[in-house]
Amino acid sequence: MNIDLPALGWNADLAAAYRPFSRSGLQPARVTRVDRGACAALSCSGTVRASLGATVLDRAATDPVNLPCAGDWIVVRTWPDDRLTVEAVLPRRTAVVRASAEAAASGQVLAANMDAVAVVEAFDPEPDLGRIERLLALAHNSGATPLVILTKADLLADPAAVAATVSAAAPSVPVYAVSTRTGEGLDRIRPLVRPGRTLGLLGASGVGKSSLVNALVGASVMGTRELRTDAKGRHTTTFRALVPVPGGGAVLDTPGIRSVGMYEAGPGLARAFEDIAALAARCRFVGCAHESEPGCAVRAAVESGALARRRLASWRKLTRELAHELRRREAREQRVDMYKRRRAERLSHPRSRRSG
Ligand SMILES: Nc1nc2c(ncn2[C@@H]2O[C@H](COP(=O)(O)OP(=O)(O)OP(=O)(O)O)[C@@H](O)[C@H]2O)c(=O)[nH]1
Ligand SMILES: [Zn+2]
Repeated sequence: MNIDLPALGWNADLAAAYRPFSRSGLQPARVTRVDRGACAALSCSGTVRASLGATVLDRAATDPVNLPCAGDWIVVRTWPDDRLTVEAVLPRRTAVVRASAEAAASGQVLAANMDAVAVVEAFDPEPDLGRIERLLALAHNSGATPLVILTKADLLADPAAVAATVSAAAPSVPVYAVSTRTGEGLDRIRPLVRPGRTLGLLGASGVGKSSLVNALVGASVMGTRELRTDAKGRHTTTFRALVPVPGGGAVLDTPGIRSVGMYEAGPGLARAFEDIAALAARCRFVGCAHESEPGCAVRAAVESGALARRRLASWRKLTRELAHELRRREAREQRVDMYKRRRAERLSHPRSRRSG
């Protein structure tokens, strides 16, 4: 199988970043899936499977964000015994990063190098606006263009009314209504997946992301819930996160995410809550927390009904969560620094050898 790398997103910037690696035995590839410390990737000769090389492991030990993830462009080395290793991860253009579920206060990259990131939520059961806002903040931070896709439109008599409510929680972000059952709305999503372009999907389990991937790819490449769950109810792992689309482009699914904690201090929160940010500019005090300060334009907007109380509560929750995460991260970085300093001291002042 021959893979057209430019159709998958390979471009001049990546070629420039790859130049130092340009020699025999090495080749570029795009990661389709990561599991148990190995990457499945597409190179021009087809699907390859590579374990992580020493340099990549080293960099990941300093910061897990450096681990390869789906959507990454990597440098793959073929060894004389035909083993393959990942030698480097090329710089990411965009990335969705969440706070890792572990206690280590580190980040985890869910997907990389997307052009657009869709926050996917189903019309039925009722869309969770807080979840949409949280995921939109991450999508804004990723550097890719955010959008919202509402799935299972076939289950509602009046999806437009619900879509309007969602739009209010997603200022300046386009909201699309689709159904993979009827095909409704899919034609408006398709242009986002074209040669060289990658559409990322971000959403809770069961909202219909796999069904959407299959609809966009035009084949059942992705086991949907029914297909992926075996007789004992376990999720089977015949799964690729990055799926190339015939005709060019790719869709990148992020399966089975349970919690998505805020991690980056980027512009995401302010963009996802640009209505609150605009009101805040009119508060009497700079740095107003919109709690009990006099002359607070945000609280005034809530009182007048111009701003949903729920939305202010959601902003507060995410703001506190991010502040907490940043404090945790700072503490972790201090620990790492102290460890490095002590190690350097030990190396430069080795204990004097005991005599006798
Ligand atoms: N009625 C209706 N059901 C849908 C639609 N799309 C998906 N579903 C159903 O919703 C369920 C979940 O779909 P999946 O595509 O597996 O959801 P997912 O988001 O990939 O879930 P995870 O892989 O667990 O993250 C399945 O039972 C689908 O058949 C739709 O457009 N209409
Ligand atoms: Zn205020």
